[in-house]
Amino acid sequence: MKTKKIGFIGGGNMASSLITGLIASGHSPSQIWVSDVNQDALKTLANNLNINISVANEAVIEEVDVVVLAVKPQVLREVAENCVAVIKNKRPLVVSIAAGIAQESLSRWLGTEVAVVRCMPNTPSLVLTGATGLHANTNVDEEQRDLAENILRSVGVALWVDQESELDAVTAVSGSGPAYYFLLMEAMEQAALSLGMQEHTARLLIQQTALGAAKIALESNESPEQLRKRVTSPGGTTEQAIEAFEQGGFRELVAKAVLAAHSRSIEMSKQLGEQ
Ligand SMILES: NC(=O)C1=CN([C@@H]2O[C@H](COP(=O)(O)OP(=O)(O)OC[C@H]3O[C@@H](n4cnc5c(N)ncnc54)[C@H](OP(=O)(O)O)[C@@H]3O)[C@@H](O)[C@H]2O)C=CC1
Ligand SMILES: O=C(O)[C@@H]1CCC=N1
Repeated sequence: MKTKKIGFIGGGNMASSLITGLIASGHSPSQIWVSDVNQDALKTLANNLNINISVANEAVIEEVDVVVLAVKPQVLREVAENCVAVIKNKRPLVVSIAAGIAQESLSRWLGTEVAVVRCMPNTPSLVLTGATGLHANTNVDEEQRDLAENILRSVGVALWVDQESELDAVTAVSGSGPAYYFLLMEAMEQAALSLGMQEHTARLLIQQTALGAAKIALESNESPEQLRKRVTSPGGTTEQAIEAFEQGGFRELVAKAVLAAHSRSIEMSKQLGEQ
């Protein structure tokens, strides 16, 4: 995998997270290309990461074995259609990370014979703790499947889903998920400040607590419910906080939020696919 040349079309938040993670996991920067309309963003990527850059998407595709489509979903059709000729000629594996863009739309824009892996990564790929769901179309062979999986596994965990529709749920749970935890961190920090805690103290305690909770959940055989109960001493402080969360409709609110992200992913597939 480390000898394969990987090109990113779009060098924004998610692409730079993946590229930084790939390099940290041992992928050579000389094997990575990125194109973007934003020349300043490209220069920053080249200066920081020593990768190859171009303002021409087609020029990047000419160079590589795998093309990662990493532009916003709203511009993907235009980008794809402008690259059809070079993709048909070069036949790279195409990996789309765009939320809410269906395999069917990608095939319509790029040609039905193109091998496409659709996946949903997340920004913790930057620090090699990403979580990605993948789905391959029927043109993808075993070697290409392994290649896509290895790329995403080098920056975290990567799991195949059987049905493409499951990617809408992956998007709502782990794709958008880091933002939910950051929101909880923001809210906890505000609460800590209102108790008179110094900002830097609050931030570090909250960050380390999130890391500790995630680590113990990953390393333990116990469920989140069991782990929660281990913190909750009868008649103690946690019990009061949990009761306040439950009375405030925390579970229903989380369900509503995840459902809203899921619905938006489905809605985007319809809206952007019908353009
Ligand atoms: N951010 C996240 O957490 C996640 C994002 N994704 C998906 O990743 C994709 C990228 O998201 P994100 O990185 O957040 O978005 P960004 O806007 O940060 O990055 C997209 C980049 O593409 C550039 N761009 C726009 N038009 C073109 C073009 N025609 N050719 C080449 N580059 C172009 C943009 O430039 P400019 O800004 O000047 O328009 C921008 O630099 C999306 O499809 C999103 O659904 C998936 C999982 C998680
Ligand atoms: O918000 C979004 O649409 C993208 C997809 C998942 C995370 N960010």
